[in-house]
Amino acid sequence: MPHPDTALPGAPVLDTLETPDAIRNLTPAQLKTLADEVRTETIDVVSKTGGHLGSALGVVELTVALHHVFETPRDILIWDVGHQTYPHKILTGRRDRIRTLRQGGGLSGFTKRSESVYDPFGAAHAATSISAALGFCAARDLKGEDNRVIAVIGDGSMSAGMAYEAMNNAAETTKNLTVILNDNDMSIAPPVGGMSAYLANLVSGGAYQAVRRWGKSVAERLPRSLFELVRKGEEFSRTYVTGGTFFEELGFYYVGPIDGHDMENLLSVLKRVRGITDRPVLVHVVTQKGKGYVPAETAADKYHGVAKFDVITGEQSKPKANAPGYTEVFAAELIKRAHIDPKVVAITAAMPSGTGLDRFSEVFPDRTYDVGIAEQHAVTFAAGLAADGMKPFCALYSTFLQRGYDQVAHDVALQDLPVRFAIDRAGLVGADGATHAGTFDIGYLGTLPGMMIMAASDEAELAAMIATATAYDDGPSAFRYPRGEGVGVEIPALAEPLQVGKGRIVREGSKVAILSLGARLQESLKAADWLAARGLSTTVADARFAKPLDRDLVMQLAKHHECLITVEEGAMGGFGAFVLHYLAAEGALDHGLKIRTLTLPDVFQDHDKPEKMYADAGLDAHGIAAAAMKALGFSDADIAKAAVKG
Ligand SMILES: Cc1ncc(C[n+]2csc(CCOP(=O)(O)OP(=O)(O)O)c2C)c(N)n1
Ligand SMILES: CC(=O)[C@@H](O)[C@H](O)COP(=O)(O)O
Ligand SMILES: [Mg+2]
Repeated sequence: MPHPDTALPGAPVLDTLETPDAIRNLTPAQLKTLADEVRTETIDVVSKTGGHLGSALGVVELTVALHHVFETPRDILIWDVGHQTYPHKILTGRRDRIRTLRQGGGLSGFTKRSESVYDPFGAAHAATSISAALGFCAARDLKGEDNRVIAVIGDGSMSAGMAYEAMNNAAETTKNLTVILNDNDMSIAPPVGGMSAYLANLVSGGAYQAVRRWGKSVAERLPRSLFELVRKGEEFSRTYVTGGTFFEELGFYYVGPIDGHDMENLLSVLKRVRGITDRPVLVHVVTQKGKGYVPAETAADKYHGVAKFDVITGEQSKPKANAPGYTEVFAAELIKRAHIDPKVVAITAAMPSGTGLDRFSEVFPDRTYDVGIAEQHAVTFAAGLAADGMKPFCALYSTFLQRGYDQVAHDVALQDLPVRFAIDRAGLVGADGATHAGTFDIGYLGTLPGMMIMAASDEAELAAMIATATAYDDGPSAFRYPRGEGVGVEIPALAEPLQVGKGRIVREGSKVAILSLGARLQESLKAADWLAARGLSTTVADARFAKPLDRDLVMQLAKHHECLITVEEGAMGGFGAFVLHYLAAEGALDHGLKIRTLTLPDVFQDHDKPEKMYADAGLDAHGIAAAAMKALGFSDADIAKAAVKG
C-alpha cells in the first residue's frame, strides 16, 4: 500500500494491490496501467531521493510482467546488480517505505535479503545473478521441488567473466532456468566489446525489426508447432527469430529479441517460456534505459545515477562544490603526467565517468582502455602492459577491485610488475551502502609482498601520489582516495613525487600522537584541537604510506608520546595492524604505550550519510578525541563534557 502522506494521486491499479500476488489476477490492460503507474511513482520517488533512475525505468514493464507470470517469491527472481529494482520494490510490499530509498534507516538501493522475501539474493556488484540462480536451481533439483528460477541480467553486466562462467555451467547444472537478458544497449556508459556488438547485431537483424514494424507479438508470430518443437528439445531459435547461436551453443534455448516495453508480447513470451523445463532458456529482451521520462531518455548516461531533480525540467540539484572532487583531480593530474610521459596509459572497467577517465580519453583516446565490467581482466591486462614497459594506471573503485584480487596477487604482485592502482571511492560512500564501501583494500593489498600503498589526505597529496606512482617503476603501487570533494587546498602546477615510505608531521605535540592515513586527517586535526583544549598536547602525523611503513616516524611517535592513535578509513587488518605488527616486533609495546587503532567497525555498515557513518564508526573528530581520552583513563563523563565543550 502507498504511504498515506506521500502517495501520488491517481494510481487506481497500484493502490488496489493489497498484496504483491494480487498482480497475478490483473488483465493485460490493467497490467499496462499498472506499469504506467509504477513508472510515475518511480520518477517521483527518485526525484526526491536520488538514485539509479534510468535502469529502473527501463524494466518497468518487464518487472510487472515477471511478477504477473511467475509465482514470486516461490519462484526465485534474481536481479543482477539490483540497481534497477525500484519498481520491483514498489510491487513487493515496500511501497510504503519507497521514499526512504537510500536514506539512513531506509530501503537499500539494491536487492537485499534482509529486506524482503522477494529479494532471494542480494546484489550490487555486477554479473552474479546467473551463478546464484544456478545455485538455487541445484538446491531445488536436489530437493525435488519445482519452482522456477529467473535471473535478470543487463547487457553491460554480460561483459563480466562471471556471467560466462555461469552460462558455461548452466546446461550441465539444470534443465530448468530462465535467464532474461535485459538489453538496453547501455552500461553506465555505452557498452563496449564484442558481446555488445553481437547483441546489437541480433537486435538490428531483420526479424526483430520486422516484428516491431508489423506491431505483432513475437509469440503470436511463433507457430505453436515450433514451441512444441522446443518442448521436445529441438533446436529452433535460429529459425525462430534472428539468431542467438552463441547462447544456443552453450546449451540454452535462445528466445528473442523481443520488445521489453510491449506488455502483451512480454506476457505471451514469458508464459510460454515458463513451461520449458528441458533446457535453460535465455530470453533476449530489448528495453530502453530511461524509458518514459524524456530527460532520462535523452541523457547521455540515460540518467543512470542521479541526484534529486525537478520532475518537470529534469534538472538535478547537485550541491555547489567547495573544492574539486578527488576524481576530477585524479583525471587532471594523470593528463598532466601523460603529456610528459608517453608510457602512461589508463584503464577503466566500465566506469569512465566515475573514475574521471572520460576526461583522460578525450585527450588520449588511444591510451585509454575501457574493458567493460571486467575488473579481473582489467588488472591482468594492466599487468601485460606493464610487463612490456608501459605505465598502466588501472583506475577502479576500491569495492570493484575486490573482484580482481587474485589477478593483483598472482599476475601483478608476484611478478613485481609496476601496475599503478588508482583506487577511487576508498572509504565509506554513503547512499550506495555496504556493497560499495571501499573498506578492505588497505588490508587486502597490504598483505601482498612488494605492494606500495599510499592514501591521500587531501587533493594536493593525491596529485603528489600520482607523481610518485608515475615515477615508481620498481613494483606495483596503489593510491587510494575517497568519494567526493577535496578540502580546498592549492594543487601545484606540477606536483613533486613523494619520498617513498615517508610520512610527515603536520602538527607537533607531546602527550598524544594521532597517526592518520588518508582523508581522516582533517578530523584528526580537529580532534587535536579538542584535545588541546583539554590540556592534552597532540601531535598529528600524516602517514601517507601504509606500505612501506615509515618506521622511523612510527617509532618516534611511539617513543615520545604517552598515547598513540592510528586512524584510517578502512577495516581492521589494515594500517593500524601494520603499525602494531611493527611496534610489537620491535618490543615497543612492552613498556606501557597506550595505543589504539581506529578503523571502520567489523560490520557491514548500512547506507547513510557518510558523515553519520563515520561518526557511528568513531572516526570523526569526536570519536578520535574520545578514543585518546579513554586510552589516557578519562571517564566517559569527562569525554562527554569535552564533546560539549568542543
Ligand atoms: C563488478 C562491478 N563493476 C562495476 C559496477 C558498476 N556498475 C553498476 S551498474 C553498471 C552498468 C550495468 O549495465 P547493465 O547491466 O547493462 O545495466 P543497466 O544499467 O544498463 O540497466 C556498472 C558498470 C558494478 N556494479 N559491479
Ligand atoms: C550501481 C553502481 O554500481 C554504480 O552506479 C554506483 O552506484 C556508482 O557510484 P558513484 O556514484 O560513486 O559513481
Ligand atoms: Mg544495460
